[in-house]
Formats: sequence, structure tokens, C-alpha cells
Amino acid sequence: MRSLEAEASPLLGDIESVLLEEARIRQRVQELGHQISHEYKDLDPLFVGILKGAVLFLSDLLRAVSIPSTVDFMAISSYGAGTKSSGVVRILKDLDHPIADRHVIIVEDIVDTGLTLRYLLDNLQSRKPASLRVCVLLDKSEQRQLPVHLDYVGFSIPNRFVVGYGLDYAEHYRNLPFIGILSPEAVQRGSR
Ligand SMILES: O=P(O)(O)OC[C@H]1O[C@H](OP(=O)(O)OP(=O)(O)O)[C@H](O)[C@@H]1O
Ligand code: HPA
Repeated sequence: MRSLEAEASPLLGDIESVLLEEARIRQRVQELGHQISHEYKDLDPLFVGILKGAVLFLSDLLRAVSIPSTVDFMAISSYGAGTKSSGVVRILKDLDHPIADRHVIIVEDIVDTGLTLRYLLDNLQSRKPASLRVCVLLDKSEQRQLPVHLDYVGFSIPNRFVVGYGLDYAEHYRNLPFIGILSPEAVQRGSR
């Protein structure tokens, strides 16, 4: 972003363009929250937030949900420090409580190759929840390697590496309030 704003923030200078503005994300997250509240009325769903990327999305989604619900977290890693999935999915932190007989909704920031989500679905399904669904903010389907069914999708996006609103490159940019495409220069430079 070449502007006065970019000069004021070193993060903005690394963004080639804004893909999803803050207001558009806010609006879509509200819609998802209302839809889930309607469909899960009386089911007391358990939201499983996948750290770290989903943390901003989950916190806004929860505030848009108006029914009784609970939250737990898992931390998963498959990307290391770069823009390519390592293909090896690791659980860094597991759920605090069993999910047997619970209506579980996995909350993810992005599904790209599908490796992370496929692993999560198989892992959580083996714990015998009453139901298991997926709510994902971004669906980047062009690079999909494994088929995964997505129940709630915020936006379908093109095959570009995106950052902001929780999504990182080498752990940076998560604090941008919008979703932007990282410039090739920033990718080449590596972490800030
Ligand atoms: O569909 P995939 O190709 O598997 O990619 C999606 C996963 O990659 C990111 O996680 P990452 O491993 O970067 O960890 P993070 O959430 O801590 O950033 C993202 O949060 C998803 O969990
Ligand atoms: O485009 C992306 N940005 C950030 N993290 C990701 N993990 C998979 N794809 C992406």
C-alpha cells in the first residue's frame, strides 16, 4: 500500500492490496453468527477455536452468537515460518475437556490445502461428538489437496498468500484489522 498510511505503519507498507475491508468482514461475521444462532438454538454448541490464526475471527463470531454456547481451543501448526504447508500437522495444545455428545463447531481462519482441517476432523470425530461442523472465514480452494466439507464459509478467496485479522506470515501481521495480500517483496524478505 503506497500511501500516507503506509508511511505511518511499517506493516501497511508490506501489503500489496486489501482483499477484504474491515467493515465487510464485520458484516459477514455478523451474518454467520446469526445463522449459527438460528441453527443451533437449544443445542448449546461448543466452539473449538484453532489457535492462533482463528483468534480474532472467533472472538468476533462469539459476540455475534446470541444462544448459550461454550468455547475451547486447540493449537495446531503445519506452516512453520513460510508460505507453504509443511504437510506435517502437529497438535501443540489439545482441548481442555471431552467432546463426547457435544455439538461441536470447528472455527478456523483459513482452509488452504485442507491438510490441517482433514486432520482435525478425523481427530475430533474419533472423540464421538453428537455432531461436528466447520465454520471457516476464508476458503482458498485452488490449492486443496484433501477434500473437506465446509459448513459455514465467510469468503472464497483467490490463491494468494493473505495476512491480517489473525492470519500471519512468520507470526507477523495478525494484528491488521483487514485481510490483505502480502507483497512479493515482503515474502522474499522473510520475517520482519
Ligand atoms: O489448509 P492448510 O493448508 O492446512 O492451511 C490452513 C491452516 O494454516 C494456518 O495455520 P498455521 O499452521 O499457519 O498456524 P497458525 O494458525 O498459528 O498461524 C491456518 O490457521 C490453518 O490452521
Ligand atoms: O494465505 C495464508 N495466509 C496465512 N496463513 C495461511 N495458512 C494457509 N494459507 C495461508
